[in-house]
Amino acid sequence: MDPERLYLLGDPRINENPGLLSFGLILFRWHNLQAKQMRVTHPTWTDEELFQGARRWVIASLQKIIMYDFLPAMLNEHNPLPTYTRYKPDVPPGISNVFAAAAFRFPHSMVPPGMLLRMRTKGKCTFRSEVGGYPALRMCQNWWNAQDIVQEYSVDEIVLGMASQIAETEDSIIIDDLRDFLFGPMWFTRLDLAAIGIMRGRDNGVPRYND
Ligand code: HEM
Repeated sequence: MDPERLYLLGDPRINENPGLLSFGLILFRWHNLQAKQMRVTHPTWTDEELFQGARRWVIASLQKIIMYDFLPAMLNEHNPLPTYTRYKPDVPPGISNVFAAAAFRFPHSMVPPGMLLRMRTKGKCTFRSEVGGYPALRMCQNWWNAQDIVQEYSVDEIVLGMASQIAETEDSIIIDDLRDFLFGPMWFTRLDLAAIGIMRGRDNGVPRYND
């Protein structure tokens, strides 16, 4: 694969699928917008100070989305998050090995097999009906093709499409695209994300479900 095709955005995995890349690009643009505004409000700041200042806003924005948008939607009303009271400097911010190695991967079961692409047609609510032979963008056809897809269909269509569809249920079922078809024809072999997850749990000494 020609590395010139790939975006350089914080983490190499950003190029893995068009939804992830689109979201990464939005955060990248949000960072640059913050930096631009801070240059006006803080004319004496160096490039590094502007970078760090904007970076803090991006981190805060992402934390806000996860904590106050994603998590409340995930947890039902019987399990609300405790109300924020104040910053507690004595609470260690680390996470447990079980959380890092296993629990944090739970959204693997929520990944859908395809993404809708919602078009920006004035006054009409339209979706692309033919994307490479499919009514939506099939995940297994597009691993590591993210840059080409984003250029062809635009960040807007991808993000609007993702906002129009629901996630898979959070359960023990993982779509074929993440099992038999990971990561498609260009990969040296096929991976099964569910199997890797179990294996990684063993690597990390995560206790068994019934222990
Ligand atoms: C198309 C969607 C996704 C694909 C193809 C994918 C693929 C992978 C792969 C191949 C790994 C490495 C497994 C290993 O070697 O142990 C991994 C790890 C992981 N994934 Fe995903 N994943 C996807 C979506 C997600 C989502 C939506 C989340 C959470 C919001 C997530 C959270 C994680 C975490 C926390 C790890 C462990 C990372 C680490 O320990 O460094 N993944 N994923």
